[in-house]
Amino acid sequence: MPSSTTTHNHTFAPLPVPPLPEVPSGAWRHDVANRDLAGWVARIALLTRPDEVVWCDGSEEEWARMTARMVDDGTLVRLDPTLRPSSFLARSDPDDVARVEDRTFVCSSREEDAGPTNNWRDPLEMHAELDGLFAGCMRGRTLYVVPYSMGPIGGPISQLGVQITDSPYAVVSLSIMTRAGDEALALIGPDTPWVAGVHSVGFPLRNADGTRRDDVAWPCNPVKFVTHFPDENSIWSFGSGYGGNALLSKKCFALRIASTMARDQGWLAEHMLLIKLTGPSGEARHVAAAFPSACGKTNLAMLEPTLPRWRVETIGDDIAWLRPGPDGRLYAINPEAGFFGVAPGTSEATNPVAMATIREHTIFTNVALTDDGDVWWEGKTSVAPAHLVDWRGNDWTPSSTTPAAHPNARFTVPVEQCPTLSDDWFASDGVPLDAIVFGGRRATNVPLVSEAFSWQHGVFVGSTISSEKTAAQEGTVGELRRDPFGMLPFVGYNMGDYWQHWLDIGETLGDKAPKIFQVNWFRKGADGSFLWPGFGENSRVLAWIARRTAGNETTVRTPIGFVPEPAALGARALGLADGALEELLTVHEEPWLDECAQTEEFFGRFGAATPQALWDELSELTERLTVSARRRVVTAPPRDARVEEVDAA
Ligand SMILES: Nc1nc2c(ncn2[C@@H]2O[C@H](COP(=O)(O)OP(=O)(O)OP(=O)(O)O)[C@@H](O)[C@H]2O)c(=O)[nH]1
Ligand SMILES: O=C([O-])CC(=O)C(=O)O
Ligand SMILES: [Mn+2]
Repeated sequence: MPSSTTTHNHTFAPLPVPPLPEVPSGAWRHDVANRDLAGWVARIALLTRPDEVVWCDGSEEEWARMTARMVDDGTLVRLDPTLRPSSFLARSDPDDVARVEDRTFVCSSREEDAGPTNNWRDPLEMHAELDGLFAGCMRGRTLYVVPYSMGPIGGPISQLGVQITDSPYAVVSLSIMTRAGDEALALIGPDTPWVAGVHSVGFPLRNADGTRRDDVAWPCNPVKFVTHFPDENSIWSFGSGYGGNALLSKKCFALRIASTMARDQGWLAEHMLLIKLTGPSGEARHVAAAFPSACGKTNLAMLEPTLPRWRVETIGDDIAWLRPGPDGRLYAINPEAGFFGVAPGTSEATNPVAMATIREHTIFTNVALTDDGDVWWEGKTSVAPAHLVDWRGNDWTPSSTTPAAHPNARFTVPVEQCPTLSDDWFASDGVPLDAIVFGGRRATNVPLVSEAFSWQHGVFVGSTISSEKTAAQEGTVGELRRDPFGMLPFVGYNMGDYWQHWLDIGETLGDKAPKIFQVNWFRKGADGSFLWPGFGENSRVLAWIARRTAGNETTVRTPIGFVPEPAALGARALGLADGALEELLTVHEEPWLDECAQTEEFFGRFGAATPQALWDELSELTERLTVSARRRVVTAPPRDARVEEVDAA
């Protein structure tokens, strides 16, 4: 008998089989064509232990039912229907008011793929930790399944996602921010790819031993995780109910995960608004612009030009997906279906289009409540109401020392309510881009507008964007930070590789590439006030950009790019302070050379991932600034001490 068939005399005690957990009701759906999706929902339900599972259909009836339930629960306040129909106010936990960048993780299998600007965790370790956190985290709650499409249903640039969440606030927000419900679910066939998102506020209502606790208006957890698994196209988010942390379609999918898909598939996922711009000639231009959070995207997307016979039509205000089209040009869509806009500062004077958009069917978060059941925030009117309930739910009067609305208070509203919505919003193939604009919030240095010398120089400009911190992220407001492409917190892979990807796209586009510009609405004078009136007057800058895309117009060549001749903006009529316009368009070499030194240090952080082409651009810029500075000094009055320095050099 061959030894391999020897029988052993061991007797194995059977392993104790744990009792099978009861499957939450509704977890298993037979009619879902994609079995991976059906199985995934059931598995997450077994892990998180909700009382029931509800698949959301995206209907009006669902909106009415869920908002009514949240009003009963105290999560939402119904605003006066005569003043603000079908609209609601949510007040968040005071510690859950913005994206949590230090709790945001990119869990690629290799650490170098996350790069130095992302928090990285090993995917297996992270999954193990998350499984621990999510185990039983939905006890006593409902698990909602929200299928959605990013981009027009079935469009060639569109992508599908499914979010699981135990937050009804997230469900109704997603129903505004995405094309959510049955139509999206129907598109997820047996082999269709989709991005999986698991979200929990991390506040179970029952413990494993059956003891209960009461719900609160805004459940969340001091422990927060916003985690991305780019190798498996999945997102897990725990502990927060707020915007970019909880609506996984937005920053998590449409930027972090989509940027990795875009890297692999030859397109771009960007933090950009998208507009159609039409001038007196009737010719339309499409412009995409990337600014960091709370730096003016929504305002520019909804701009009402002060320049006669110019029109801005809105396509998107926060995210754009860009893909080379069959004719070799770069096409863009807005993958979202709603605006999640900053409320403070929004008024009939600054953004009347936004004010008209949010007249009804809007969810407001962390704004103040007026005595007649409407909303208010700083800047909405020049005089504050005599009494309000502030965003924390406390009485507020104009003599209060804290703001009535949180600085990052937001409105959530369907794109289609925007009165300046462009027909192009419905174009599922996207719109061909003529110009790409980068910007930030800079009190000094950066001119009102400049045009890059080339695509490569434009990529350099994008990679060097810096901005003063705002309330949209946790941290110190006002501090200057590097925010390449407005994407620092949103690139789902190594930032250096992302720059190379932009250069590669430029190679693909060749002479069909859009022109690249940089703008800065926020330059300040010596007295600390803005030099440029901004908002509707930004149409003067847009008009210059449009004319430049047509190749018209003489410009001034500076070391950092082409700037307009001061007269080109027609800004004399604005009655700006003496010298303000000149200052807005001036490049001061010395602080710019300081900035080059900082850029060198910044590029160094990415090691070998920083493309050589960007190092070349940096040395050419440094050279142009040095030559220009020397010229300026040499032509200065002879007794200037600096002349001697230069001559001696
Ligand atoms: N001075 C000045 N302020 C502006 C201008 N445009 C926007 N702002 C202010 O900048 C803040 C943010 O503007 P938004 O348009 O909401 O910024 P965003 O880029 O859409 O922000 P996110 O939604 O966080 O990505 C608001 O307080 C605006 O009032 C401008 O042209 N000049
Ligand atoms: O994601 C959010 O919470 C809001 C937003 O648009 C941004 O911060 O850019
Ligand atoms: Mn944004």
